[in-house]
Amino acid sequence: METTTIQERLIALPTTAISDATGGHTNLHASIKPLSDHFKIAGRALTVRLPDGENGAVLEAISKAQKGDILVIDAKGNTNRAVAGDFVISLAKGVGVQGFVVDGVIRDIAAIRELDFPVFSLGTTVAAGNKHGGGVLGVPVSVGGVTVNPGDFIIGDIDGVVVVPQEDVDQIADAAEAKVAKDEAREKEALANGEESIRAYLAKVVK
Ligand SMILES: O=C([O-])CC(=O)C(=O)O
Repeated sequence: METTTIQERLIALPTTAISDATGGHTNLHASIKPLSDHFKIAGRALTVRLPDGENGAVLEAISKAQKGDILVIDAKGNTNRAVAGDFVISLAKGVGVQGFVVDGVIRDIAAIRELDFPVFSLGTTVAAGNKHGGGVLGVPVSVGGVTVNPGDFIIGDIDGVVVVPQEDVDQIADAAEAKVAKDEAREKEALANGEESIRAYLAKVVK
């Protein structure tokens, strides 16, 4: 029998159900948004901490990434200097990086949309990042108000980005799958038969 991997389970789950399962404590701030609505990512974090306005260490992270890794980049919320443009994103895509989650901004948006590479960021800018060095990889980072440790699981979609600490991931996936099943049952009950079933449902839950 084929076994389902944790990555397959997470990618099939909406971030909303994972947020319900985690209690919302590890949801990134809503200002970190996908560049395109259809982006969906689930995988392990390769963390990058950048000095303000720098982006040199992003190339080092790309060179060290395993296939499927998500680069989680702490850019200190800087919105003036891009952590990546279409060239850097092409390199990441070419070596199998799954996506970028950035507490900062990117540039060359039209070309990155064409690459169809999932970027979640604070937005865009025109200016390149400085390349004086000084970034670090594989350390705990703060992104969107949440601490992300190397190897934590990151799940992102149109609703936002959620972090699941690696030691909790099986339990959170179980709870999120149970929540999806519960929501489906509720929807079936309430919406199966138009206004009649809606009123019956409301009569049951409104005290
Ligand atoms: O080189 C940079 O800093 C970002 C950039 O423009 C690219 O990746 O195309």
